[in-house]
Amino acid sequence: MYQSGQPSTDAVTLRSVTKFYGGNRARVVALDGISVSFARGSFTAVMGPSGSGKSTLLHCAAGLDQPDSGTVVLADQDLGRLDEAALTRMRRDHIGFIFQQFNLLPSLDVVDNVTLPLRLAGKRADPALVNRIIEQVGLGGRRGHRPGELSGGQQQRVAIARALVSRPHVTFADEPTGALDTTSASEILDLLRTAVRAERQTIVMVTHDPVAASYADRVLFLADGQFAGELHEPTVDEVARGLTALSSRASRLGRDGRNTVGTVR
Ligand SMILES: Nc1ncnc2c1ncn2[C@@H]1O[C@H](COP(=O)(O)OP(=O)(O)OP(=O)(O)O)[C@@H](O)[C@H]1O
Repeated sequence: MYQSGQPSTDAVTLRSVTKFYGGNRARVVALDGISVSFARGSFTAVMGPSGSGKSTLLHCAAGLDQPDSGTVVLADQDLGRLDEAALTRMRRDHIGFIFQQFNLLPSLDVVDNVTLPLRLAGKRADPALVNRIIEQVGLGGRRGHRPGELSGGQQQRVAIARALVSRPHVTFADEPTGALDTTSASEILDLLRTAVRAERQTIVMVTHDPVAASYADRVLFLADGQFAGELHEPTVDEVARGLTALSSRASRLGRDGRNTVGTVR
């Protein structure tokens, strides 16, 4: 147990987190001593050039991957101190996941896909809550449909309902709109924003898309595995400019250079 006294106002905190891949001769520094917090009830987009460490950050923050040094505190627990069984329980009970490819079980209908994590945790799904969440994501008339009978946007709605039904401490979304058309994507982003504003959910979303990022309260930029600036309540243009600045520095400096720029404006 992480000894913090009062419960933290942050849902997740990374302190000096470092993650390497490969051996000595081909060592890649995916995260380079990054320290960042995600406040409860906030919607954060994580952006940066390809290879900047976004997915690695998400995986370390969600306990899917172990940092080589530093700490990750989630739900007031230091993930590095949990054994594999406790980590599995933490992911199952306190963390929601939304992936680009939905990751639904094709043989289960909407209700069974949504309630699967609760049932795996040995908990009874509250039918009123399940119904409310399925209505909220706009699938009230599709409860008995299987994923193959739903559009991509509808499948992602099922995945959102599945993530939110256990009232997670934090939900991590990895390119949640990457496989969707523009209209479906904006509906999904509206749903995520509503979950944060109306239900005080906490969402951390990796995206390459400045439009998607503009739905967030805060955009966090990474470059070379380091914090490279942030924007609050950003417009699409501000996000696009920040991303372009980082990407052009990255290509100017080349693979071996650093491209950390401080605050992106
Ligand atoms: N399993 C792995 N083995 C070796 N190197 C890895 C592994 N996973 C990631 N890396 C390297 O770590 C760095 C960060 O990767 P990561 O996937 O976190 O970046 P990203 O910002 O999410 O990239 P993208 O936007 O292209 O998905 C990259 O240089 C990548 O090649």
